[in-house]
Amino acid sequence: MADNQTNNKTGCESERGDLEENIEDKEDKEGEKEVSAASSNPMQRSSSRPQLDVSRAAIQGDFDDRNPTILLPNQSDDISHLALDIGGSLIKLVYFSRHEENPSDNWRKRAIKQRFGVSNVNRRSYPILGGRLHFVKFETGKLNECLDFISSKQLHHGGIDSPSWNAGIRPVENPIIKATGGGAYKYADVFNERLGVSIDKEDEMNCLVAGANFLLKAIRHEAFTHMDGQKDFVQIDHNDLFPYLLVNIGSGVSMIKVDGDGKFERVSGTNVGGGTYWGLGRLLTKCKSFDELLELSQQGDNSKVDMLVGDIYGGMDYSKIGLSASTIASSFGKAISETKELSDYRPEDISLSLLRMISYNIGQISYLNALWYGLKRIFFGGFFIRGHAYTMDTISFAVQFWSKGQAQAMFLRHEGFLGALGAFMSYEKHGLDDLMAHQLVERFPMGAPYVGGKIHGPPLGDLNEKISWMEKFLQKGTEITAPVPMAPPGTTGMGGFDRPSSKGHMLRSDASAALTIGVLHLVPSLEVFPLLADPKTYEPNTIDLSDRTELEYWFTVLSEHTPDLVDKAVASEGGTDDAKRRGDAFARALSAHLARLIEEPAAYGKLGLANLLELREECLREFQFRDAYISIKQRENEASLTVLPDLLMELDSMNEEDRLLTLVEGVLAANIFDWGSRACVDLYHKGTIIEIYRMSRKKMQRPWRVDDFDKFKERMLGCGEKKFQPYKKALLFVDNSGADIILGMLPLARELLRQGTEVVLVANSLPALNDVTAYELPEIVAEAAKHCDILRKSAEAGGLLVDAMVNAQDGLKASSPSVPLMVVENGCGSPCIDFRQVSSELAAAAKDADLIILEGMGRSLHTNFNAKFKCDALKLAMVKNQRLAVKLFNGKLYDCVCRFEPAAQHS
Ligand SMILES: Nc1ncnc2c1ncn2[C@@H]1O[C@H](COP(=O)(O)OP(=O)(O)OP(=O)(O)O)[C@@H](O)[C@H]1O
Ligand SMILES: CC(C)(CO)[C@@H](O)C(=O)NCCC(=O)O
Ligand SMILES: [Mn+2]
Repeated sequence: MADNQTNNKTGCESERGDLEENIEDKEDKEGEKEVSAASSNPMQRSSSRPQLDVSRAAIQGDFDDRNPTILLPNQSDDISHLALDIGGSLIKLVYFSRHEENPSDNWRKRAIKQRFGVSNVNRRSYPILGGRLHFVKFETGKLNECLDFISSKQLHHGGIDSPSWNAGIRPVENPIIKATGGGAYKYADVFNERLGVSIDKEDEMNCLVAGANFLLKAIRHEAFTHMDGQKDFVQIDHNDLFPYLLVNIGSGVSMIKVDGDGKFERVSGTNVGGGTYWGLGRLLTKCKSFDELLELSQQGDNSKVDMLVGDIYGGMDYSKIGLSASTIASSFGKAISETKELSDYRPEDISLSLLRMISYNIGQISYLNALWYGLKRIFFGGFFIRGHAYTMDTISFAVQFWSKGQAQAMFLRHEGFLGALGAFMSYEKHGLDDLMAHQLVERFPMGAPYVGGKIHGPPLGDLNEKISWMEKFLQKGTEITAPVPMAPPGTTGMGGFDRPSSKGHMLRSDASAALTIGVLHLVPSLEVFPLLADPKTYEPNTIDLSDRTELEYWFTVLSEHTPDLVDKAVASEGGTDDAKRRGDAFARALSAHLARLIEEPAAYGKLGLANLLELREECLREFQFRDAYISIKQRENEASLTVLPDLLMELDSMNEEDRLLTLVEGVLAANIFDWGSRACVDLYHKGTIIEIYRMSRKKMQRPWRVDDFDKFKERMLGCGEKKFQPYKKALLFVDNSGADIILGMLPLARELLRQGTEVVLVANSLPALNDVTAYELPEIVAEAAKHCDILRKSAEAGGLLVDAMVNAQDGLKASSPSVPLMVVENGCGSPCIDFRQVSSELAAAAKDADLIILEGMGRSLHTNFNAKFKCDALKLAMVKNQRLAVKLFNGKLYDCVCRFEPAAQHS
């Protein structure tokens, strides 16, 4: 079935590259491979890496290809994909699965490359390859499960999607795998016998530090504080990271003073750690799993087991030394009672008492070390923490209390994977060591093996499996669809610590760790948009979703929109039974994600509206809906193209001033066509596209809610004597298909071209709602160019028209008199844009731009409404959401925004 899906791919889609392909499963991958072999998709892989081992190199696909894939089975890079941390309790696995490299450069990209010279974009001498970092864990006692997993995915041979595996070439004889932790020594022979691999042992402390440093530098919202149930992400300044204390709470606890990359000292440790909690807890409560033990603690009352200050002082505080009656005076102190046996204590109470004892103790020792070494920041890692609110609060409380607020406890989202990541980083030359935050995109696939809650980590492979899991899941119950929020524990101050409220009686299953850390997609070609005035303080989201009512509102909007979206998505895939099944699974997956996030908004890192909107698109892609609005987009494009000639004629009959106003009005009016907006979807039932467009045009009345048109006009046309040079180059960030692009943005682009301004249309790399994509634009421009000389000549000059492109390459059209019109992709598959992560071709195109126009709600209101740029910026949008209108400027539905901001002054 998966094969059918992939076989439906059109040539156009195969050009979408890195961001598109999301579903990783064996069958699917193989299906895709077949397709690419059949259609001879030329792919470039590691051919420009240094020190290649080219022995037994083979060419994949058709030998006539100009850029055939060269497989290098002996190239050691192919196996630098798996690293392990084998600890006393758990085995942690980090593995890298490679993306298909962007298939052959299509002509649009070649044109971009020729003009902007987009190469070597990362300023490194060789390109690093795109791919994904996965995080998986197993119990050390179940080493066999781990070996089976590695073997089933062929991770020791570079993974089932590796070139050598797929080409059926016998892989490297004795692959080497980096591993750290005690088990790297203890189990080296087992690995050799079972998998035929050699373990390359890496120092454990070294790896912990390397992993922590990598995470703190490369992942934007990795570190957070956790106090009184409240999680707050901490923006770490890379230049002010060291020194810090790293406390890794595994079975045992290591405390490491970190002064820099590779500069550290293990200053302390304690044998009272995670193993102690789980070991003692198991003996005392008969729990069968760590999670069961932790879950018990949530209903515990430790005062039944612990001796409190109040127990000793007859119910009173010992305020003279700052101890409240509820402070634990002696953990397990009540168990000295001669009249009670173990069976007289509730397991819940024992578990909580133990958890508090150990967390508090670790917090206290950490503080003492921080004090001794003069360190203000303490990062806690290790799987003992388990993302558990109470544990983190206890540790934070201890640090805060003892240091009188001088030291701060912080936690890491990838808590238990520091060592494994460090081991992974220790492979030479994979180029990941200097990765930047903007090259990593975290995604949350809905495929973790929740089944039974026992297997830890790996995403469900097969789409089919994924769907049946979703189906099973809904029957099974409530874990995600009706989550019980974790109740924040209360503190009483003065060293006292209330027991956690018994409301929070459910611990999220450990398997849902996949819903806490996602897969890290490495997209080496992403860059920070060079025209951002201040990338450091840039925040894409306008609306703060940490406001609970705001969050709930947008969740409702998304939930209510889902049924219609599913209809469209299913129809876009032919409405088959398979499509229906996938549609159903998509809806469940999305609602599961939403439920998870409403329960804990910060579960996936800092949450903004842009993330939510992108999550929806990612979910669609995960269930192989490639373009839900494809037929709607086509229909609207056709309808709009028929109106275009009349519109252009009308515009040409106007004077410059009227024309500019009409053009901007036109953009605003045509921005009404937005399938992401409830108000607009309702409108669609009321008339044809053209009728709605005319109606919308008629309603345009200035002043708009935000109306800087006169300022823009002055800059464009001058004022009286004052004249300006026309803009040199404008980047137009376009939004929707149909009227929006064809009757709105294209005519505006044409006006700029007419004035001698070079125009770059910037569009999505992947579909999102009814947004036009960079892959659809050339055809649209070509159609529009049939009605317009300016567009035709500029499109030719920009290499946008295929025939013209061929000529240009032959050098026949050396000098075209027209300014070029180009199309670049933005690197996103979302209705919003985060300027910290854009495609390298956009970054290159932006270099000498002096005007950017952001169009549409997603790009200019939800995100970037407050963004400042180094060049002039025009933000144009019609507000199709009443709440947003009220929130932003006390406005109304269908208000228009025309915000013109001259280049930000920068020092
Ligand atoms: N599913 C689980 N099974 C067992 N322990 C778990 C689980 N989840 C969390 N833990 C806790 O995490 C601890 C192990 O953490 P971690 O994996 O960081 O250490 P380790 O590498 O196994 O130990 P060490 O570094 O001391 O050798 C356990 O002792 C337990 O307290
Ligand atoms: C022995 C290690 C380093 C193994 O990971 C860890 O379990 C640990 O730091 N234990 C604490 C030993 C101590 O310093 O008391
Ligand atoms: Mn460890």
